[in-house]
Amino acid sequence: MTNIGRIRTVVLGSSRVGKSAVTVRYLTKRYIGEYSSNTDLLYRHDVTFDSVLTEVEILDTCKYSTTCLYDHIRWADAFVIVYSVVDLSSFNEAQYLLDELSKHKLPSYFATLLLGNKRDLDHSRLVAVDAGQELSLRFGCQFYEVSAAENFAGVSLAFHSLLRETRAVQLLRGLPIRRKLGVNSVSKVLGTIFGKNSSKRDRKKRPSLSI
Ligand SMILES: Nc1nc2c(ncn2[C@@H]2O[C@H](COP(=O)(O)OP(=O)(O)OP(=O)(O)O)[C@@H](O)[C@H]2O)c(=O)[nH]1
Repeated sequence: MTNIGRIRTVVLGSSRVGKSAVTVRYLTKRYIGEYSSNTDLLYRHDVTFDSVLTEVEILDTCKYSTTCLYDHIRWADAFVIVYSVVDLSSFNEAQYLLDELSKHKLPSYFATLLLGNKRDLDHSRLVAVDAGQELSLRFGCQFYEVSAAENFAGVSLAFHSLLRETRAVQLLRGLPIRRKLGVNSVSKVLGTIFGKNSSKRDRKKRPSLSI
């Protein structure tokens, strides 16, 4: 089995949306109703998916500021933005966070997952599924609605999907960057292929090349 390294993930969102609940659900398969933590918590665990072993670090944040967000952007490979489907202001906060993150996507790229939590409270829902989908389309991120309280499968699927995208990005980064060829470079390449000083007669024999 190949160990390809580490994926660092930051979980962000408004207060009480279930950031700890989804993180712990993913890591332990368990739902723990109440968490009393006033600090950010860093979890480490190894994940094997698609036969690849990866060390995953997940930072469960309890609060954030713009300064912290910049630190997170420097540190992270991936972000999970959580909102609660029964809390409209948390959805607006998610939108704000996605907007802030999008300003920093270049030159660094990080995968992002928008996670609508507490879908078990459908009777009190204030954020439609469509609204979440539209937001994710606008920012080009992944989107899932889950219930940390009700089941493990949805949360697990969402995290794995994010980790897969992150790993794909890391693999692509490892490849040599393809340089874009300008017109001059193209003619140089053609010159190298066909020889600069060949005669007109030779040139007639050359196969045509379309780019
Ligand atoms: N019904 C329901 N309640 C949930 C769900 N996930 C979390 N909760 C509850 O929501 C409350 C907040 O959950 P936390 O996981 O502590 O939320 P948090 O975003 O980490 O909170 P802070 O760190 O204080 O910002 C707790 O009472 C949880 O039991 C869910 O999927 N459904």
